Amino acid sequence: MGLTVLSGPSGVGKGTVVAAVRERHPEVWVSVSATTRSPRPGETDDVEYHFVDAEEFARMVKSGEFVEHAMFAGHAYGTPRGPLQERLAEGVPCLLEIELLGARQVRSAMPTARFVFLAPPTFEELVRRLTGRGTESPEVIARRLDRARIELAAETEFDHVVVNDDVRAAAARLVALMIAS
Ligand SMILES: Nc1nc2c(ncn2[C@@H]2O[C@H](COP(=O)(O)OP(=O)(O)O)[C@@H](O)[C@H]2O)c(=O)[nH]1
Ligand SMILES: Nc1ncnc2c1ncn2[C@@H]1O[C@H](COP(=O)(O)OP(=O)(O)O)[C@@H](O)[C@H]1O
Repeated sequence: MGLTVLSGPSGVGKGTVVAAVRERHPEVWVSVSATTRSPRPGETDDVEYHFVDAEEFARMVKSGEFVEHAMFAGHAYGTPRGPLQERLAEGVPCLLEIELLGARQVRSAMPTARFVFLAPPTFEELVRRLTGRGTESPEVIARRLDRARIELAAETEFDHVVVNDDVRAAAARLVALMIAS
């Protein structure tokens, strides 16, 4: 099954769909990224993310600890190399949930991975989800929607597009793509 990369605009439901995949398929390993953004209420260090400061992140970049890394809405995000390589070597199906610039870096470094874009049913629904989540200020939501327009325009770079209309259906389609090929 190898490596699957899931991308899509902020608020489309990547986290929700990945959680639904894990619930039904505990054999899928989901990478834990490092980020310089602060934890949201309910997020735990080393569970959703490794929360690090900018100095630590820069040190990790310098020592080559990331498969890929990128800035998103003012914060740095990166995929730690070691755990991913170990799981792939063991034959465990691996999933990365990352933004567009990181996905492009993985495409160059690991061209045999499969790349899936999670799309909203409509742009209006994306705005509703991002606003409805209630975790970001209006300024941060505006930055994420600017970025969303860029990400949506890059949909055709991906091997597959899954529309997140219904969470369970989208999770099932993602798993089907992970199993195929
Ligand atoms: N390039 C890259 N992007 C990441 C990584 N981890 C998370 N992201 C992406 O960074 C963006 C912002 O993530 P986050 O702040 O958690 O917001 P959310 O996705 O809207 O919940 C999302 O598009 C994530 O998919 C990573 O390790 N590398
Ligand atoms: N299929 C769906 N239908 C309706 N709401 C959804 C769906 N998928 C996710 N959501 C909601 O949209 C919001 C953003 O989802 P989230 O998983 O945090 O997105 P992302 O990780 O892509 O930023 C959350 O409030 C979530 O409950």
